[in-house]
Amino acid sequence: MLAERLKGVIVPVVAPFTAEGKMDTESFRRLVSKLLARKAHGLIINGTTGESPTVGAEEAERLVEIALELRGNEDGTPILVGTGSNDTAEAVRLTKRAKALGADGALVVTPYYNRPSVQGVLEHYRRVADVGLPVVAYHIPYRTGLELGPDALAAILEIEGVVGIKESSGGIRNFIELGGRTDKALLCGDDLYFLAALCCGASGAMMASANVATERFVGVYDLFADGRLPEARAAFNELVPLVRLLFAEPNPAPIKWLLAQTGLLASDAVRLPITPISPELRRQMEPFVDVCR
Ligand SMILES: O=C(O)C1=N[C@H](C(=O)O)C[C@H](O)C1
Repeated sequence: MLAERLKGVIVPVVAPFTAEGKMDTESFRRLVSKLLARKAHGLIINGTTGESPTVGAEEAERLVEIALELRGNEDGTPILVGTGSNDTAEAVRLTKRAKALGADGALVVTPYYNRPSVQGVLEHYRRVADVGLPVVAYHIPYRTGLELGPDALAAILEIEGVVGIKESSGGIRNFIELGGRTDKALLCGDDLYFLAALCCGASGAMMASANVATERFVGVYDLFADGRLPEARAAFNELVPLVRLLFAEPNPAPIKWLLAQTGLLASDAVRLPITPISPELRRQMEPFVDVCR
């Protein structure tokens, strides 16, 4: 059951490009192998961090195939695929494709830009969940332009086939609001709130930062799960300066730069309109390169 495996540190994997902007599957293999070796609890392919707006459907499918091949056996680290769209029919089509490829679940962002009613959003998730691949809904108002209240989020979680929610509305309030209303997975999508969300009932986080220093984020989770909160706090506090820098400019450019410095990615290339990081941010991140090897 995917629902029980949605916990810990789930990493939305970056999509590496060559300096010329082509998909770089060799770097992707290296990165996924390292994330699995460092015991990430799950992977997301084609999330925001995987530059889903500028990665084509065929490119994304190839990355899913590679991740599943590297993961191997069916019960290992869950692999989810970003299949969201603001066109319900397209989200259904992409989710069917992810299911056919053998993914464990779909991460489906709330429809963005067209600002549907709550009724429309619920129908959107019903149609996508009907595909039969477990769905994690993704609430990220600052990107989508659609802020849903706790009642609407709870209603999404009631849909059969929706197994959890990735909550990124900039705080822990919705974890508190939803905690007593659902037993489905609540996952934090705001890296800075990782530990706070765990304390408020989240079962884990889907966080871009864990593309680097993966074992340290996993370490925070393990300490928390062991009931060693003061040590978890100390370990997380050490990561906070890094997390801040990773989001100081548009994600995933800072992460790609760090991964390229460690040699894991051949290039820090991003696709427009995302741009490479500034010289000033490079200077600030330089001290973290060794931490991220
Ligand atoms: O790709 C993701 O999934 C994430 N995207 C967020 C964003 O870029 O806004 C950040 C979060 O860590 C995970």
